[in-house]
Amino acid sequence: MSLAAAPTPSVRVRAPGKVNLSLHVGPLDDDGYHPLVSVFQAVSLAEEVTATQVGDGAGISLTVDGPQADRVPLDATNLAWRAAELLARHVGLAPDVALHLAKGVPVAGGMAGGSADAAATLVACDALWGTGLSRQDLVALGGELGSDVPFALHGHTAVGTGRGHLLTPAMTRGEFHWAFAAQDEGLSTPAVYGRFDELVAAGRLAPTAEVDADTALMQALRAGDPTALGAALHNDLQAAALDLRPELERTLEIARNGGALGAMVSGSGPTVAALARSRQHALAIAATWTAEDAADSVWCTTAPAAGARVL
Ligand SMILES: C[C@](O)(CO)[C@H](O)COP(=O)(O)OP(=O)(O)OC[C@H]1O[C@@H](n2ccc(N)nc2=O)[C@H](O)[C@@H]1O
Ligand SMILES: Nc1ncnc2c1ncn2[C@@H]1O[C@H](COP(=O)(O)OP(=O)(O)OP(=O)(O)O)[C@@H](O)[C@H]1O
Repeated sequence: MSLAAAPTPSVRVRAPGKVNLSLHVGPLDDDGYHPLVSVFQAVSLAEEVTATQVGDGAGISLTVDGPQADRVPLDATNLAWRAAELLARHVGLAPDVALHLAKGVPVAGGMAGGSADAAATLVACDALWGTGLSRQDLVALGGELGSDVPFALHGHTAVGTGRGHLLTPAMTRGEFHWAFAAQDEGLSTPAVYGRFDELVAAGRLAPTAEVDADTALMQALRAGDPTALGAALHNDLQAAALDLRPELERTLEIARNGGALGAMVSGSGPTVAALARSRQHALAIAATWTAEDAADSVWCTTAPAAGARVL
């Protein structure tokens, strides 16, 4: 009689990328971060992380696939690797796990793909290792890894304050359609915040996170009104991203000429986000970007989407 080998335990988790519907940035704090008031929305472009059990002492290993996998580090600097290490240290376990990332969010595009990997890894390793931590514990660990990680755990739509890591859920109705124009050459988040500081110092920009922001935007979300939402989109980092990449003006212009309800740089860029009337409209905007050679890749998706969850 032959016995079938028991399957190796593994857990697969999906976590979403995001778009900042509004991003108000305050003046640089002594801790090196800017206070934010931001409305985050999770999109259906997502990362999937599979965590597979390995033998004691094997350590962490990492593989990646997806259209931009060659741009992702495979060592201990990867946010997924750091998430597994942090969780293991927190619960007093050895960090033994094989991680596989299937990347569905543009890399270094201001859509928090690395943060989604970190969030998914926390949830996957937590389940694999049976740590018994609460979701709140994972959110706190996520905040140590990066300001965007708590939102990738949370998903849906939420207002972020502090570094962007303190979240309050926002009420929304319906589904929104987005088109994204991504560039092969990413922008570094610290570099964009740095240029924001230079523009503020030169008197060309005013920090706005003190503002009690976004009444019109919150109303548009509650009403499920894409036209009103498009008119209320706002990104304080856009001027800095455009200063570093002036050619993105054209990408924005093409979306506006194509009838986008709103168009802006996504987060720290260089991805440009366009809010569309429908899925067909999003596809048409994306097709125009491609035809006009205004993007290296185009991505269409709906929002909001759920936070990190086991599949
Ligand atoms: C641009 C956004 O994506 C908008 O949601 C985020 O603010 C960036 O979040 P993130 O990539 O998770 O950034 P972190 O890893 O926390 O920080 C990277 C760097 O970005 C800058 N940073 C980030 C968040 C923040 N509130 N103020 C900052 O100035 C700091 O220079 C920091 O060293
Ligand atoms: N798991 C990961 N996936 C992608 N990049 C990663 C990862 N871990 C570390 N990195 C490094 O981080 C950089 C930014 O990656 P990411 O795709 O998260 O950018 P982003 O979407 O602009 O982030 P954010 O919107 O949170 O500022 C990459 O260029 C890469 O060098």
